[in-house]
Amino acid sequence: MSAADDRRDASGRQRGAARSQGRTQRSAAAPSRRRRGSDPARTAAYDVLRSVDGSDAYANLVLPPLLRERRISGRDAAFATELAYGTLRLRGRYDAIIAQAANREVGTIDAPALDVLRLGVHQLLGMRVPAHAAVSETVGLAREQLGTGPSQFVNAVLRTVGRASSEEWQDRIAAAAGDDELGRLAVVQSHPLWVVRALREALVGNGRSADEIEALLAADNEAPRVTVVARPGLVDQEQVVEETEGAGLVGALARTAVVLTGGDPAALPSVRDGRAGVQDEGSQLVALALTEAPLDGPDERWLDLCAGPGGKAALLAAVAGERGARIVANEVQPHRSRLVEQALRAVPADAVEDVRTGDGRTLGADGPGSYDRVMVDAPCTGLGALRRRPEARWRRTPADLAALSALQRDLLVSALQAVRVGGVVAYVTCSPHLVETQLVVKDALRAAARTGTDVERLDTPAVVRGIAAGGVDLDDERTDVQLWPHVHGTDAMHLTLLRRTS
Ligand SMILES: C[S@@+](CC[C@H](N)C(=O)[O-])C[C@H]1O[C@@H](n2cnc3c(N)ncnc32)[C@H](O)[C@@H]1O
Repeated sequence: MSAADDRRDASGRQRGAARSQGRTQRSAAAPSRRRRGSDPARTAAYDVLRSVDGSDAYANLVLPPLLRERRISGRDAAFATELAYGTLRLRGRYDAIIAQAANREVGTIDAPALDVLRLGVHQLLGMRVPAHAAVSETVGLAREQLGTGPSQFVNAVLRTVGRASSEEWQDRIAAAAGDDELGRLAVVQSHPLWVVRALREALVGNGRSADEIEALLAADNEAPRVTVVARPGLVDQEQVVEETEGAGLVGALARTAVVLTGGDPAALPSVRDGRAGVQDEGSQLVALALTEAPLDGPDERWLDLCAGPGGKAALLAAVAGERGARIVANEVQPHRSRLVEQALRAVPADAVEDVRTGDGRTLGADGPGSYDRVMVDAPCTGLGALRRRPEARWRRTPADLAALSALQRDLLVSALQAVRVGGVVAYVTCSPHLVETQLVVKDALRAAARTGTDVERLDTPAVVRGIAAGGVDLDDERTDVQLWPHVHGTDAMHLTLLRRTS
């Protein structure tokens, strides 16, 4: 890709070499394409939306290979990414706007046309693409993908949307949503109502004000910054900053974190060879907290019970290597165990005892009292990482909670059996939902006590405060820690540190 190819003007429209060299998805089957191919970045975003809606695909798994296959890179790739992910995050808001502008329920609009409309609305209201370019390029995409009739409909709706600002549309859809404050927030901030309610309860249940809900929902709608972990003993934080050539800053919380202001993390030498990796700063902080939690007795054998794909296991193993400890990484899904092996490739071999595939729920009973430190990074709804998984909020349902919380409790009980008396367990979720966090911990402690395993809650805020580079806003009245995107700039990670006493 030459610099000449990497051109996208302020309108978000591709210009220069890529367009003139004809790399614009032409096809003999579509005469309109021969006349004027639509922009590959917009076509890529459209294809991602169709895969997500039509085939239940995950956008962050579909988009990167699609960009590589079509040789879309640089600013075009960034444009396609923001267009696809931003549209998916704000789908709820945009559907309410489209319904008003088209004067019909979105359920009556064909799914492919609705996806094109959503992309057009995001360009008009959520990106800095001038209205004429947003409309004409999106209508071109509609003509190419759907034909002339649907493209005229898209044109009419987008012209109506373009007549008002984002703020004006938000006022209109808020007014149409009725008097219920949470209902209004759900539509305007583009979250399902049950998620809004659960997040508000989680704020209050963690000693924060219910009034923060709007800021939290708004933070979920922002593209997260890419954060890299410099794995201790393998590469220094400063070295990673240097590799970024001015596009990296040390993180505000974790001594391992480098926050990228631009560029492709995969291009950094330390990320390529596994001495560093892409990891949210909150994930880094909770893994480091387990390594620093006070423990009685030896500190030699660690376990990561739910390790796939291996982000936390690699950080834990790097610290274990520095201390002469060893880690066992367990994961139930074989393909995710292979990802753990890959994540651990740069860690010295003597810091990794085993990467095993198995059900973590039986591991404690099979080898009781065997570990000094245990990480339970439990499978969860992911409601704390909605900004990172653009379509997740539309996929999850309250019904997911019952199955997940039972699994989470069983995994934590198993971890409490696997750890030796005096050893510590970290219970972690990337969800702040009270059912998956505080209630699971309570249930698991009760269940463990029934089998004679007693546990004390450690002062988790004190441990996190001890390792956070700068000040960190935590509730000292609680023994657990809940991070928040709108407060800490991290995913909403939950951490409870426990020490086994008998
Ligand atoms: C939140 S993810 C862990 C993320 C990982 N710690 C990291 O930082 O990369 C939860 C993992 O638990 C795994 N899992 C689900 N059920 C499990 C079980 N019964 N035993 C062990 N692992 C399980 C899932 O396959 C998933 O890989």
